[in-house]
Amino acid sequence: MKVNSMLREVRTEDAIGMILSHDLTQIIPGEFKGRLFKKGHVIRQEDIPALLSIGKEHIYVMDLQDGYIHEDEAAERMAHAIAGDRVKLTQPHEGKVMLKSTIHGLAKINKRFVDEANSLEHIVISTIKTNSVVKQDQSLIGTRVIPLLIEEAQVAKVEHIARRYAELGEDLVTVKPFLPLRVGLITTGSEVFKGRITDKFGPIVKAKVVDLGSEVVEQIVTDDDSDQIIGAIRHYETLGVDLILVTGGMSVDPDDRTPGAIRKSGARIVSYGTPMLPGSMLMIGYLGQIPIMGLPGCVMHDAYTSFDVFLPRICAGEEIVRRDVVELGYGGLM
Ligand SMILES: Nc1nc2c(c(=O)[nH]1)N[C@H]1C(S)=C(S)[C@@H](COP(=O)(O)OP(=O)(O)OC[C@H]3O[C@@H](n4cnc5c(N)ncnc54)[C@H](O)[C@@H]3O)O[C@H]1N2
Ligand code: MOO
Repeated sequence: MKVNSMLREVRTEDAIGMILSHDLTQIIPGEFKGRLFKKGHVIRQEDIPALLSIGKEHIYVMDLQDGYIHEDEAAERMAHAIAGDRVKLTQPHEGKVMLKSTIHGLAKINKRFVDEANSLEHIVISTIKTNSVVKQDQSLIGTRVIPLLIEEAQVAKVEHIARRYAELGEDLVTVKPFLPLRVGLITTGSEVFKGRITDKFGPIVKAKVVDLGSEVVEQIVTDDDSDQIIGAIRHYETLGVDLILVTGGMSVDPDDRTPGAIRKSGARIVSYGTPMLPGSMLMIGYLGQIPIMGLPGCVMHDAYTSFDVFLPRICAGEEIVRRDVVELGYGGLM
């Protein structure tokens, strides 16, 4: 194999200036076990005693033939070519470089680019899914190549593809910060309005909003009454909130007034019904520029619903379109 032919055994004393072909481990019982020298390290005069002390009188070195680069360099070059705003790189470790988020935000990962790069032989670009909510320091992508030494041209191909996307103005991996939205909350339901039960929906929605760096500025509780719900929507419109959330009354009972009220308020409906379970009865629309969502009962009950898909995107300033809703069906059964 080509790669092996570039590995060569040499006497340690003769290895000065040569490249170590793999990590070398030192073990001092009870004290230390770990990497003494890193693969790719260029051996210096002062390293010789340490190498001899771990029993290495001979070592494998790599002859980097013209046109070949080490896996660490390959991983780093690909990571540099990919990384966008609010993304940082780790040092290579075992031939792998990680791209991590520098903030809490919404990960944007270009699937078309990732698919194109991964169809090249020996290239590994492994990512989380786009539109995931990430914490600061959370990993977004790992880059690696399969052989220890790889043709430089192969890595250049990845860089070339990355440049092509950049020229089209497409990001490859970025993290969008969340905007501090002012949210108006409307809680519908005769059972809450008339005090028969205490509101459990409000606190759950508020916590989700706060988690994304926004706040619920006001909560209005209404009966199952279209005019009351529309009145509350108007109030928030006048107040100029950034997002209106209406809970309950989203399904098929005669008292389920929320979808009708959102429509009557004049909102442009993007979708009523979302092909995701749970969260199928969600409504999403826009009242002028203000996003408005009708949240079904399951949002109170299930940890992850269609609301948890769209809320982070809205908090990151994205507009939700019909296609976003349609695409939720495939893989949307939780
Ligand atoms: N025949 C059908 N039945 C149901 C359908 C359907 O399509 N056909 N959809 C189901 C889905 S999906 C959901 S989700 C639920 C509930 O949807 P709603 O938004 O209409 O929920 P409500 O009827 O208003 O309430 C359900 C349940 O939750 C309690 N609730 C509501 N708000 C609060 C609150 N603020 N605090 C505490 N508890 C609250 C309410 O009292 C009810 O017990 O419908 C399925 N059924
Ligand atoms: O809106 Mo319902 O969740 O599909 O439970």
